[in-house]
Amino acid sequence: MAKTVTSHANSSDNKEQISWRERFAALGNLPAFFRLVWETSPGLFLGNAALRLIRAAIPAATLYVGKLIIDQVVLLTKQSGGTNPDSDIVNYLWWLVAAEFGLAILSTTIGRAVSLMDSLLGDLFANKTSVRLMEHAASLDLEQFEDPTFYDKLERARRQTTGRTVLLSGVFGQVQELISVGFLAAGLAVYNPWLLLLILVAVTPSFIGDNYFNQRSYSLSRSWTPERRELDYLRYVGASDETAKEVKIFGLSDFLIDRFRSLSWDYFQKNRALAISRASWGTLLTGLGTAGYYGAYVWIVMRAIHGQISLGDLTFLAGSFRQVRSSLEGILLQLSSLTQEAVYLQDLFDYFSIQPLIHSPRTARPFPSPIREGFVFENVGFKYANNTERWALRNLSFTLQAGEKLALVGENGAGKTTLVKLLARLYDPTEGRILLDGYDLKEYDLMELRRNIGVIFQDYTRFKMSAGVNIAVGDIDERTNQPRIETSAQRSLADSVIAKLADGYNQQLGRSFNKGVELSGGEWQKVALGRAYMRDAQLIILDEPTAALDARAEYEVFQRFAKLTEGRSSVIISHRFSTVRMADRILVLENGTLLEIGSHYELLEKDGRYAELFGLQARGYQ
Ligand SMILES: Nc1ncnc2c1ncn2[C@@H]1O[C@H](COP(=O)(O)OP(=O)(O)OP(=O)(O)O)[C@@H](O)[C@H]1O
Repeated sequence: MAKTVTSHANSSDNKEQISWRERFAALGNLPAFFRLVWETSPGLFLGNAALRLIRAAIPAATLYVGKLIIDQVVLLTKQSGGTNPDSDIVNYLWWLVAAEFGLAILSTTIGRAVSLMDSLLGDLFANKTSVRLMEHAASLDLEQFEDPTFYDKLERARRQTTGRTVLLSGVFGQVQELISVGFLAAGLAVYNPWLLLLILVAVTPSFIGDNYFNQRSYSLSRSWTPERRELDYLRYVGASDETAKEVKIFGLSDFLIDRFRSLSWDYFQKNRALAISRASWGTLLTGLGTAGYYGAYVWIVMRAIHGQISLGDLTFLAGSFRQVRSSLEGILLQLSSLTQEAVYLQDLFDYFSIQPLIHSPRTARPFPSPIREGFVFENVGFKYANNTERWALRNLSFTLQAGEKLALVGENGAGKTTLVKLLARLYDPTEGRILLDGYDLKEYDLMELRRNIGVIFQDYTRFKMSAGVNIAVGDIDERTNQPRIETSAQRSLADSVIAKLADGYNQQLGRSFNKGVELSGGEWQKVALGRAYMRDAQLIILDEPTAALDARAEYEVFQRFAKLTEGRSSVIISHRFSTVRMADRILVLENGTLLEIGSHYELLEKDGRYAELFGLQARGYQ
């Protein structure tokens, strides 16, 4: 359900042909893009623009000084046959040569400065956009992360963070070139305006050709986004510490490599066909342009031969003509890649325009402290957006009383984790509502709600960071509060795990980084459990927190958990009935619906599903 607020964002999804109109419309993204660049560094932005402006005037100035030099030399040779030169003219001549030298130095110096600024600005821009990308990702819903089209967008947006400065230098360069051409064209027009027209005609074919191929290459690259993501994924699965174990045991490397090879070969073939046809057409169309240029050159030379223009004029005209042509070609080419870049830019802005659907109300209700009545599920139903055929939960009505310890029981896929995600507002119910102390959960501030609920999921994240940080993520603002981290570790039994680590709480965990140490499954779980104790949550939820713990550790964890959560609400999901029976009440889920609810003894007495499952497990231990 990753909806976007802008309709164009949806309409451009999965579309392979981008029309001309859309490409020019995409140029409308440039102001927003420049705002981003400006915010990155106003100083570099302005400096870059100013230097490029100066540089724009240099080509015409250089050519004109060149013309003056040649005319002076011709004058000198005519006057005296080169023997007794007029010293004023000679002085003037040397001044001109010095001026041309100065212009050449200025041009290369400014050129270097501009590329330096481009690259600095580029790096800063890439960093800034990456940060914005992460910030935006943090604001989005879990559900949006489960949508493949969202991932395609995210992937395309990620690609925009680097290399977008091509666009920056492109537009700056474009303006610089345009001004250069303006000066040179003015010079040409003084002699013959038709020359300008001839140039335009000569560069048009290659411009049209390039545009056509740019569009095709964007379409190809866009339509291959899911495959490119798959390629990235295969590369990761094929070579990562997390998968290496299974890849080896199951002998998966050939399977993965074959899949990678065939997919990447298909992509290469498609790209190659396009590249070859682009190169062939490009050669032909540029040839036409070159023919036009030499046609005009012949005309200029003829006029010089007939004495209609001076030798200086000849060099100025020929030089200007050559430069205007190549600059115009450059401008038109840039225009085509500029519209191209602007279309890519659309992906970045499309991603930024995705809005979360779960957010806090404008005026939020203060979060109850302490919770007085508890959470009430009123006929709650929930469907995952990517599986709308099936209700993951349906017709769910029950109360989680303040201070109550509730256990959730049910077979795999019964909906236990889903229920917990609804409690933490990672999703909103599809139907029905959840009340907290009489008011809909949606009326409370989202951050406050999450701050008051601590959840440790069964698929908790093993952060490849220090042991201390792995506990502190439970309340990251307290990451420097070492006593709190250590108390949490004691409560979750992680302290004995950490005591064995060479660097203690500073020990890097996971093998991806230097000196990283890997923990066993149960050890990781103890560390992750510590997160639950970091925050002062009013409701603590443990989703199969002890599955990897040995029997003694599990018993101990629950003894402590019961004591530490006294007076607070808790929800425990477990398949172990020795754990479950400690809860005040047990809720049995089946296919997303509530089958039974009651205390251990009530449910045994009822002799329903709970009693059956309990009996099954108890017999297993006899
Ligand atoms: N992100 C998701 N997208 C689509 N369907 C999902 C998603 N997560 C879970 N489901 C489906 O919802 C149903 C309930 O899943 P849930 O994870 O709540 O089960 P559970 O009772 O916690 O199972 P387990 O004991 O295996 O952890 C399952 O059929 C599952 O396939």
